[in-house]
Amino acid sequence: AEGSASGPVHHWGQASRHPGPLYQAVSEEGPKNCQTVPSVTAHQAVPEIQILVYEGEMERAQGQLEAEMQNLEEEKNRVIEEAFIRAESEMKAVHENLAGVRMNLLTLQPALRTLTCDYNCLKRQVQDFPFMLEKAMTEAKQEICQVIGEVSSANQELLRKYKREMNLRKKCHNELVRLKGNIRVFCRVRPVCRGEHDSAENMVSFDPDDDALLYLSNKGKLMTFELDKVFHPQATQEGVFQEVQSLVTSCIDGFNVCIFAYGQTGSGKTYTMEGVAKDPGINQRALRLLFSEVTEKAPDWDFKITVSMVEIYNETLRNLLGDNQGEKLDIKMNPDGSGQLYVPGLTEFTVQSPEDINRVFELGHMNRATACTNLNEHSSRSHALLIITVAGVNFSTGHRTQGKLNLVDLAGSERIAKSGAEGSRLREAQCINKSLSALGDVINALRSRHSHVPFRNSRLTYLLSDSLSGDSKTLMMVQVSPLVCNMSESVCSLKFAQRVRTIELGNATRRQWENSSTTSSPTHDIMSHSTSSYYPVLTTKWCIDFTRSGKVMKMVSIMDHSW
Ligand SMILES: Nc1ncnc2c1ncn2[C@@H]1O[C@H](COP(=O)(O)OP(=O)(O)OP(=O)(O)O)[C@@H](O)[C@H]1O
Repeated sequence: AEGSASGPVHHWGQASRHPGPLYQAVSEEGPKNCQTVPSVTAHQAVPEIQILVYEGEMERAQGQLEAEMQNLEEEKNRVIEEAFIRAESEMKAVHENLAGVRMNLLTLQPALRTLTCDYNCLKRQVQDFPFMLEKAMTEAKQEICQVIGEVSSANQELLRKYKREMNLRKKCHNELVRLKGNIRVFCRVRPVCRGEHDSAENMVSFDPDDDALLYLSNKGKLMTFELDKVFHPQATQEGVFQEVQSLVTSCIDGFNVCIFAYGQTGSGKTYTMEGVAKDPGINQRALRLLFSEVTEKAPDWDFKITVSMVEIYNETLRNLLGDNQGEKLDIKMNPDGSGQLYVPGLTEFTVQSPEDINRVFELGHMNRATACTNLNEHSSRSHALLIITVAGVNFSTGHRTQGKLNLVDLAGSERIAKSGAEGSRLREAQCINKSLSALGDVINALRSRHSHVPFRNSRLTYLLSDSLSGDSKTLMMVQVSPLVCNMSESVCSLKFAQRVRTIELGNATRRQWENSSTTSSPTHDIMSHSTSSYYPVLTTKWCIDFTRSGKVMKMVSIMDHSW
């Protein structure tokens, strides 16, 4: 290959461009050889020498080349060896890494398996989650319901116990009231009537667990009133009567009972006492109940129920069942020395059938209306009293009882300044206020246990004196309007009612007498002097003559009667 045209040319070319050791040897030795060769022969011998030189040079160069190649070979082998060693160590490192990775892989595999397992498990759980959630929720709901049920039954039990305690407390309170002879005070809140526009909803509130409490929200303040019983606006006439009927019937046993309705004008006093034709109030219901009770006792007892009706208008007492409406009655001390009051000329009507009850009320209503142009206005300004007396004699024992029931519809308390009354209205208002303030004075004197109680300061208090002074069961029905515009009057009425509630009249006593002769026939006319004189002592007894249709035609005096 070195003998080929391209090989040496290439080397030479290289040599000419880069003067290497061969070129240097030729150029250094050339002139030396030229000096040693004669000029003619030298001219011929030059090429051979040159060739020789060149050959020598070539051999030398070859030798060098070979040496270089040897070097290069060695270098190459060394490099290869080094690369091999390096590659080997790298390989080793790689192997080691690989082994590490393998190890890692081996250790990771179980973790991976666990993870896979966990993942599958989680996946299953996620799939099952809605069902589990639903199940858990159902169970939780059941548990909650069970707990609520348990709490509610515990609550019911507590409520039952609480109510029992409340009833017990009430019984004890009633017993205490009975023993002390406290005046009982009930309160009735009337509903908002049609046409009344008032933000009444929040003014009066009630306690759902205690029917003796009433709350009034007055100018942002909550006032609490404790009474014996509070009737809310939805209370029915029947419901109200149920609460007073035991008091009513106790007059059959010989007790004196007085129920009076108190409150401002328009608060519902007349509605509670008289009621309306379709839904009568305490008056009619009381008379009917007494009548049915004494009828039931008829086999053993002979009872007589008598009724009187009076009104006090401008301090004048009028007989509402009498035939002379112009006549003014008087209240007098019984001359028999018993200390009892009586009203000479007051008509007493004996009730013998349920129809008589209707007739009595009809007559009283008619007589009241004849004396005035506007009955409603008139009745607002007068006190109306229904006086029922029940006297009984036991057939077998001769035992006698006499009880009296005063049912009073007071005139409405009115603020003169507020109502702006003038003329006759002013006089009426002054009379009402005078009698109501006399009632207040009596109440205060009774509360403070004064030795003197000013009963005589008005016709009303004088007439009610036996109901307000011991041995009587007295109930005040304080009427409250639910309207905000009546707030100050409602507060006044309730404060008055609370004062009344603290009065102790003493233990009520029965009016009864044992008859020594059990064989004597029963009579209401024969009573011993000490016990028989009892208000009202009647001087005239009237019977009402009815037509077939039941209308009142005239009053007929049938006898004079005095106990
Ligand atoms: N509980 C009630 N349910 C339905 N309406 C009632 C009730 N209480 C009162 N009212 C009505 O309220 C109005 C006033 O009642 P009522 O005449 O009885 O008041 P009053 O206190 O007697 O008034 P006054 O003192 O002027 O006689 C009437 O129209 C009556 O029908």
